[in-house]
Amino acid sequence: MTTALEVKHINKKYKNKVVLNDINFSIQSGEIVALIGKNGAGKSTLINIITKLIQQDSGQSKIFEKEKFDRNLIGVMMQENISLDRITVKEIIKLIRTYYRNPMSYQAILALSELQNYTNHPMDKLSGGQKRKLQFALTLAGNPDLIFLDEPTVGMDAESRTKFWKHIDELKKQGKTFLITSHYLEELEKVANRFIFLHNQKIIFDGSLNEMGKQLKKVQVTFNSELIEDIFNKLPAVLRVSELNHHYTLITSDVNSLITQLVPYLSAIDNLEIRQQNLDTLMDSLIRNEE
Ligand SMILES: Nc1ncnc2c1ncn2[C@@H]1O[C@H](COP(=O)(O)OP(=O)(O)OP(=O)(O)O)[C@@H](O)[C@H]1O
Repeated sequence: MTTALEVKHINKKYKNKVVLNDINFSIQSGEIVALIGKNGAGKSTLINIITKLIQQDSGQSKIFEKEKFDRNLIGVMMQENISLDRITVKEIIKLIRTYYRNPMSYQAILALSELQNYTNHPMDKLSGGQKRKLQFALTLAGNPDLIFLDEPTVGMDAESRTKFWKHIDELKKQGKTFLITSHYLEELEKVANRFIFLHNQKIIFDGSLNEMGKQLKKVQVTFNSELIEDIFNKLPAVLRVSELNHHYTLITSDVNSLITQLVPYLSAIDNLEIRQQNLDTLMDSLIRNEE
């Protein structure tokens, strides 16, 4: 298997503020890796460094083990949409294709970006979701092997998102590699096989969702109840409680004890479920472990 991306000892400061502190990881070809972290964690900065849009202070990254950076191998979908006046979807896709050595076919780009019905639309007249799709189309123009997606589905409706992730899966099956950032964690949970978590300028976790759960050894118990939160906060096996509209989520590392402690309240509890934490609560637990 080829190493699609290798990142070694990357450091970056803006003025005196450290944003990335000794970042190291590699990605094998065919992986879909999610780069996760709170707002301002440094995800876009890291992608911009790897794709040579900005300069790191120290460290290096390599794409497909090549000494020299080759833009033909990568596609980058930035967070911001670009928009030009009076140029149509068809014209911009065809133009951008000409910049690359082995571009993807125009028809394949249209199908993957779901823009078949908008080819004659001026770029600046597209809706927010359509602009995102065009940004994706332009990312694919060079038929890249390693694809960076920064918040790709922002502004897309539910149906468009479903189709978007289906196309990502198809591209993965063709052997493409992805590094994706998104705050839509449920979408990442479905698509990514690995999660790299940036927090306080460092990688605090790198692995699968399962491994994240095992490392934390915590599960969540959810149920509906009219009882007050204080009752559950006082149970010794409870690490954390959250409540929304009488729907409770309790985090515990000792589920057997917690269930025993809930027994006196069972008559006032409905729909009790024990589950692995989702990405959102796992990230929260990881951050708390760091503090
Ligand atoms: N050009 C810049 N000059 C100064 N500070 C910057 C610059 N770009 C980013 N920053 C700061 O660096 C930090 C990391 O920003 P970055 O955009 O990489 O985070 P992010 O993880 O992508 O955030 P988000 O999830 O909100 O997109 C933030 O505190 C941000 O304010």
